[in-house]
This record gives sequence, C-alpha cells and structure tokens, in this order.
Amino acid sequence: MDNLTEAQQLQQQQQQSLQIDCLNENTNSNSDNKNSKTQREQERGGGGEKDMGHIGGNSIHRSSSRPQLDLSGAAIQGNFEERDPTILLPNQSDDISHLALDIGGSLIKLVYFSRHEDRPVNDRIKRTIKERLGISNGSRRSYPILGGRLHFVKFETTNINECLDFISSKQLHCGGMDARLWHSGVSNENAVIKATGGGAFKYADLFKERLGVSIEKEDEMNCLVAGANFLLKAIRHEAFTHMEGHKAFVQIDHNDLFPYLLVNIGSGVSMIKVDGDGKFQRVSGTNVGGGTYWGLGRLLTKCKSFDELLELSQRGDNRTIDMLVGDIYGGTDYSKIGLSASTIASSFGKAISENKELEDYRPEDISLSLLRMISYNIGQISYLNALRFGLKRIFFGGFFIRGHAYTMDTISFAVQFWSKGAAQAMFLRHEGFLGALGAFMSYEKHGLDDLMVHQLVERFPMGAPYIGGNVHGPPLGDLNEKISWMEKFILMGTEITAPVPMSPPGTTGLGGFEVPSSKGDILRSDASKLNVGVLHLVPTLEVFPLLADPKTYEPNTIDLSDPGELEYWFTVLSGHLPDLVDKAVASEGGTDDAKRRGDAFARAFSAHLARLMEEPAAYGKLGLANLLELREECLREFHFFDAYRSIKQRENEASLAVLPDLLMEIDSMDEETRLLTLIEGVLAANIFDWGSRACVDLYHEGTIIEIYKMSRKKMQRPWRVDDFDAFNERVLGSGEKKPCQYKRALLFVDNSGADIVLGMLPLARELLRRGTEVVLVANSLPALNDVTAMELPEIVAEAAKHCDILRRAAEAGGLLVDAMINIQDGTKDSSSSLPLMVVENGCGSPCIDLRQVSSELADAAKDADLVILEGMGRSLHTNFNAKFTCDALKLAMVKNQRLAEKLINGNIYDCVCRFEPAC
Ligand SMILES: Nc1ncnc2c1ncn2[C@@H]1O[C@H](COP(=O)(O)OP(=O)(O)O)[C@@H](O)[C@H]1O
Ligand SMILES: CC(C)(COP(=O)(O)O)[C@@H](O)C(=O)NCCC(=O)O
Ligand SMILES: [Mn+2]
Repeated sequence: MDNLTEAQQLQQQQQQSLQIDCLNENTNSNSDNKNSKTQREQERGGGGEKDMGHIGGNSIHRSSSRPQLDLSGAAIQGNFEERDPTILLPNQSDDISHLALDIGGSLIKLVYFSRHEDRPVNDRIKRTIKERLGISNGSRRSYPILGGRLHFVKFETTNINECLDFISSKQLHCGGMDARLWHSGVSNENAVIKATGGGAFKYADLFKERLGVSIEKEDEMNCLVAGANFLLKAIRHEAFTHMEGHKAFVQIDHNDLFPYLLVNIGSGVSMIKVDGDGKFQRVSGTNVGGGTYWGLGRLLTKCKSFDELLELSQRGDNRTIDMLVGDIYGGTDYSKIGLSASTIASSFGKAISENKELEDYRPEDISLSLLRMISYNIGQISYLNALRFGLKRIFFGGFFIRGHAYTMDTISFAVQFWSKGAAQAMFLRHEGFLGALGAFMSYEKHGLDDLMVHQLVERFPMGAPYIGGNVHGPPLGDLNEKISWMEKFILMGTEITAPVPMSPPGTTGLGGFEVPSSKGDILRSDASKLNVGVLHLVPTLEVFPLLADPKTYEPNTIDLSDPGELEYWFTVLSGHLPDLVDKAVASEGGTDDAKRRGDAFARAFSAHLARLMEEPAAYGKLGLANLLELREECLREFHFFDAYRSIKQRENEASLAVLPDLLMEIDSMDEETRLLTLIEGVLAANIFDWGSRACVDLYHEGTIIEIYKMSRKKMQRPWRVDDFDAFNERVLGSGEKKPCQYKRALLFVDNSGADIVLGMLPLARELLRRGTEVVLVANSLPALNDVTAMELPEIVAEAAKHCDILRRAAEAGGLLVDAMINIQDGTKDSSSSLPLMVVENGCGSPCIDLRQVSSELADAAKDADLVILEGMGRSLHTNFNAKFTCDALKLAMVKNQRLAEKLINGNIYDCVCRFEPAC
C-alpha cells in the first residue's frame, strides 16, 4: 500500500472522468423520447446496461405479470375473409395463464396464474460452469411446473359484471385453452374455466355469453380441501393462532398434518374432517354463518357494506342488548358451573324484556352482539365436531373471518373454552381463497400440487391492495397506472399511508366475554388490506444442501415481532428513504419520469412500513431480512433495477486501480501474516456499504482509498468475535495438526468496489493458491451496492489482468471469454489450474435465506467443504446462527451501533470473524 498517493491521483482522475460520463448520460437520457426509454428498460430487463457475459440473473423473474405471447410465425388459419379468423401461434408452446373461480353466495374469488417468460441466459458461460461443477446435461433436473405468479382477487357476487370486466381486460380467459386456438377477436369457442361454488352452475350461461368460455364445474368440498392442503403444505407462514389479540404463526409439520377439521365460514358454514389429500368427509355444517351476520346485520343496522358493519362492531357494547349471566343472577357469577357474571347467557336476550324498539339500540351494539353470537356458535359447533372425531386441530377459513382480530379471538375463545384447552383454533392467511385455489389445482397439466415450500416466494407489490382486496376502478395494468394510483392515494388522504390500528392486544379481555377495547374506530378498508400477496412460483429454487438442519433453520437473527426492534428498524429504513430515492432517480438519469417513479416508490415503501408497524405479522412472520428485501422488491416494482449502478462502477474502477499494489504487498508476506492480512482486508473493506447510515456519512470525509486505508489501519485484534486462530490452524495446521486442504470453497460475496476487489478476491486467490476450487456466490439481482453474479465476470477479468493466479483460475472456471472459446475448441488444457467460478445465489436482497437458493448454487454446494459468508446482511442479519455440515467462516464489520450492542456486546465498526468447524 505504499503507492497510495499515486493511486489516489488515479482515482481522482477516474472520478472526474466519471462525472463527465454521468453528465453525458443525463443529457442523453433527457433527450430520449419516452417510448424508446421504456423499450430500453424492457430490453434491459432489470440487469446492468450492458451484458457482461453473465451466467445467471434468471432465477428471479422480472417481467410484468401480463401474459406473454410468442407471436413469431403467427399465421391466419382458414378463410382470410372471416371477421375474426383463427390465428395460429406455432411457437407459443405453453399455456400462458390459468384462471379458476369460486363463485359463492356472497363473494367471487378468483385465482389466476401468469407466466413470466424465461429470459435467455448466457448459455456458454453457464454450460462451462456446469461442466466444471460436474453437472452433466443428463442429470439436469426437469421442472414439471412452470415458473410464474399466482394472484388472488375477490369481488362481490352481486357485482359479477365487474368480475367479468376484470377477466376480460386481463384476457385471463384466453390462457386456459390451447394457444393455437387463440382468436384475434378473443372469442374462445373451446376455452374452459374451472369453477366451483354454486355460482359455477348459476352463472355458467353468463360466462358463455360475455366471455365465450365454458365453465367446468368442480366439487366445492373437494376444492376447499385441496386448497387448504396446498396452503398448509406449500406456504411457510400460512396458519396462525389468534388469542387475546396475539397472532402467532404455526409451523406445520407436513408429515403430521392429518387429520384435522376444516371449518369454512362463508355465507354458510361447512365442517370437513380431512384425513389426507382427497380424503375427507363433510361431517357437519351450520346455516348460521357469514351470510347470517351480514344479512341480519344489514337489516338491523342499515349498513351499506360488510366492512361498515364490522367496523361498527368495534365500537359496540353488547351488554346493552345481550342478556348476561349477571343480569339473571343479580350481578353475581354462577360460579358453581363456571359461569362469570359477564358471560353471555342469551344473545339479544335483553331485547325481550325491555320496552324498546330497534331504533332504541345503537347499531354498534347490535353489530357486536350479532358478531359474537355467530362466532361463538361456530366455534362451539366446531369444537363439538372435533370432539366427535378426536381431532385436535381446527383450521378456520372463509371470508367471514376477514382477518378481523376480534372475530378470530372470539372463535379461538370458544374453542379454548369448550375444549378446556385441548383443541386449538387456527386461521389461514388465504382464508377465503381455499375453494378457488382448489379449483385451480384441478387443472391437471400444471403440476402445481408438486410444488414445495422452497419453490414459492410471496411478494407484496403495491398492486396487492387491489389484488388482495376489492377491485376499485379499472385494473392496474401497467406501471403508469400504478404510479397514478399511488399519487391518488396521497391525494385522497390517509387511507393507505397512515397506520390504522386494528383491535390491540387483549381484544376479548377477561375470559373473552368483555367488550372489544379497540382503539381504532375504523376498520382498515379492504383496499389497503395487503395480507395476501402474489405467490411467485420459482421451480428452480432449492434448499441449500449444506444446512445442518433445514427444518429448524431460521434465517433472521432479528425478529421484528418485538415492537422495540420493529420501531428501531422502521425508523432506520424511513431515514434512509430520501437518500435512496435520490440515488434511484439519478440512476435513471434524473428524468421527470424517474422522479415520478421515485416519489411513487417512496410512497409505496412508506405505506408498507406503516402497514407493518401497525400489524407486523400482516405479511407472514417478519424479520429484518424481509424488510430489507421488501425495499429492493419495491424499487424493482417501480422499475428501479439498479439504483447504485454508477456508485458500484466508480468504486470498482477505483479499487481495481490499487489492486496490483495490494497483491504485491500480500505476496511479499509469509504464509501466516498473509492469511491474517487477507482476513483483515475482507473485514476492513466491508466498510463500503451504502446501506448503512453511518458509513454513508463517513464517505463524505474521504475518497474510497483513504477510507479503505483508514479502515485497515484501525483493524486491531482481537476483534470483537475473533476465531481467526482456529481458522488459521485449520488452514495452515499446527504442530500435530495437519493443514486442511479444502476441496471447494463457496464465498458468499457482498459489496462491490473495495469489498469485492480488495477484500474477497485476494482471499479467493489465496484459497486457489492453496489448492482449493473457489466459487464466488453473488446476488442474482442488484441490491444496494452489492455485486451481482452478472457483474462479477467482468470484475474478475479486470483483476486477472494483473494476476496470473486469478487469470488461470478464471480461465479454468470459464469466466474469461477467450478462454471459453478455447475450452470449447478443446485446444487449451486448463486442467492445470483450479477453477474460479461464479454462481448466482437466486436472490436480490442484502440478506440471504438459505432455504431458497438457485439450483446452480445448490449444485455447487454439493462438493464444497468450506462456506464463507461475508457482510452484515448475509452473516449477521441472517445466518448468524446458521449451522452447516461443513466448515463455515462468517466475516463482517458491524456498521450499526445498536446491532453491535445487541449481537456482540460491542460497538459500531467492530468486527466479527466467526469460525465454525463442521458439525
Ligand atoms: N366485502 C364483503 N362483502 C360481502 N361479504 C363479505 C365481505 N367480506 C367478508 N364478507 C363475509 O364473508 C362471507 C362470504 O364468505 P365466502 O368465504 O366468500 O363465502 P361464499 O363462498 O359463500 O361467498 C359473507 O357472508 C360475509 O360474512
Ligand atoms: C443493508 C445492510 C444489511 C448491508 O450491509 P452489508 O451486508 O453490505 O454488510 C446494512 O447496511 C444495514 O443493516 N443497514 C441498515 C442499518 C444502518 O443504517 O445503520
Ligand atoms: Mn452489502
């Protein structure tokens, strides 16, 4: 590091020239016309500006949810004179989407699937890496399921025309048929839609008339069971308990799911004993259900909507209308049989003894009395049926529940009370969509029932309030509509952005018979009800094979169900927002369009944060990793595909310029000093993190190289967590102990710039030199300033210009283009060098959930005996407690004071070097 002054000069020159480049970019972007810009965005598909010969970038799909048609080779079939001739699409190989419906007495539930097109990958690089990893084409997995997304929408049955318009506007009815029969005029003689519920019979003709499609009817009970079984097996945080205002997710063991009682509370109620897939019996039901509450409630209160009725109940006091035990017993308990004075003896019972008319009762009180009457009754009958068949678990579905805390508490109380705690009530996040999902599963060809939990990723795009709730206005077709929608919400006021508290903990109070003590006087409207997201089906995702115990693995170190933690991280992420928006807008040339998208992004992300503050479990179990990923997803939703692009480029160049000096310095050291210097270098360079407030403030105080130098200087051992000696002994041996010759190391890399170039690459080089194959594992999609798998080959190629070890390894790993041509020609023998490879990890977040990684990474892991996780996101926020079946090294600088205090009892900028030998 002696030549730093020279290097600094070089860096300054580079920064100057970069500034000029940026100016040019701005000018160009400004002069772009809007259409060509949009087209460019689509072509770019979320990646960097130029294709750097990436090997991946495909496990996460970025296309919009619109069905993609392959129109190449399209030809008119038959008579050209016809008004709507059939168009043949010979290259449209698969169905483009599916749609299934559950048309109930009250609501129409719609589940539809949209395929995302598979973008072509750089096959050549991918093939070489696969050869290197020993994956022959013969042993390639076959994925029976198509990648795509499942969307959930509901409409009121009385508004069936809105539903038909929705289907028609999205062309959903065209997907379920053979695409060869697709008509230009969208008339679908042979198209069939699967549907269940009574409306499948009642409205079949209307569907034929309006959409030209036939309804194929599926048995309702069959569908409910298929939907529930699918959800309980495939979705990680589907089921939860809800007691006294407290929601807790339940981890269902797939091998111990059956038997259970399924209670579907729709207009009426069905109780089904489920013994297995397709094995069930409808054992009971009751006609006192959701329709009763809504119907009677409407008559008695004159409410205009179900939500209004439910909202009223939150301000009600049922004691004015219900006859309580105390009313009969002169204010005392009937303790002999265990009834307290506040127990409801007779719902609506007071109405008989008083000389009052309907108008004399508050609608609020009527609504609450009715809600409690019906919920207790259902809870009680459910328990009796569970008892009849010896069932311990009862799952409640149907839209009567509507995610309403008080309803769930009441049902739970009834089950708990009557079973004396022996049976448990559980609820489902996709409560009302069981039947529709089941109908969807009945399409034979998509093989959805084979899906495993790790192949599903649930996302909550801002389309979700509209997708998960009632449809207000026309469908949000494109980005522009989505942005206007965000803008409208702000104009309309607080509906989505402001947290509206639902019933707080302790809703049912003592014994579940008290008045709900809800603070919030408005029920969150369906339009902002985001707890059903879009399910992304990604068949290529796998569980990381080196996890010691995937069943108990929990990626998050920080659990945000702790209100203190949630508030802290909420404040941190809100604080980052203005700066992030600036970066994002600048990355898109600072155009007016980018500014508008930036605003919409900020609103959308703030709305998510507000929603989660209000109800942390709304999107399933919430950890810090989910919040950080949500931010990245939200950026992508508003078409910011790489907000830190220019920062990354600038830092890569500056770091590459000083790499030769660093390598020279390292090479002059003896083995032991070298290893320590390299680990120190990784920790020091991890300071380049644009996701940390403290670090970003630091960057105002010096150039990258100055900060890097300062950071290295401050490296004082022992680090706060310091297992270096153990690692050193493992690698170099000591006394009796022989050095360990690792066969293959997986290096989970973090940031661009100094972090990768001056930290991780030199470490990789040392491992190669010591006879270890190295696989650099990087993000599939950009997140903050993290380096991506797509960007790495070019960085490695640049570094390889200065280093023979890296060059030969990169050639052997197929990372250098000329070398690949040689390998393919068979003219070059690269077997003399161990390969340096790059694989994508399957994610686009600063953290990593090792239950869902790319199939390439899973393949690469099979022969690996060392895992190195680098950075705060990958080794502290997530995986700090993860155990592996091979040796693991976790390296990070802690760039947040609170985390340092909590996790390692230390301070900001302390370092973690945790070595965990194979377990
Ligand atoms: N927006 C809504 N409009 C009407 N009913 C609703 C609404 N949200 C929840 N509900 C409740 O959900 C019940 C319908 O539940 P659902 O599972 O869809 O059954 P069904 O298939 O019989 O329509 C209604 O009777 C009512 O109690
Ligand atoms: C987003 C990050 C996890 C990235 O850290 P990295 O993995 O790059 O070390 C980290 O910067 C972070 O937790 N930031 C938020 C906390 C803060 O600003 O202090
Ligand atoms: Mn990072």
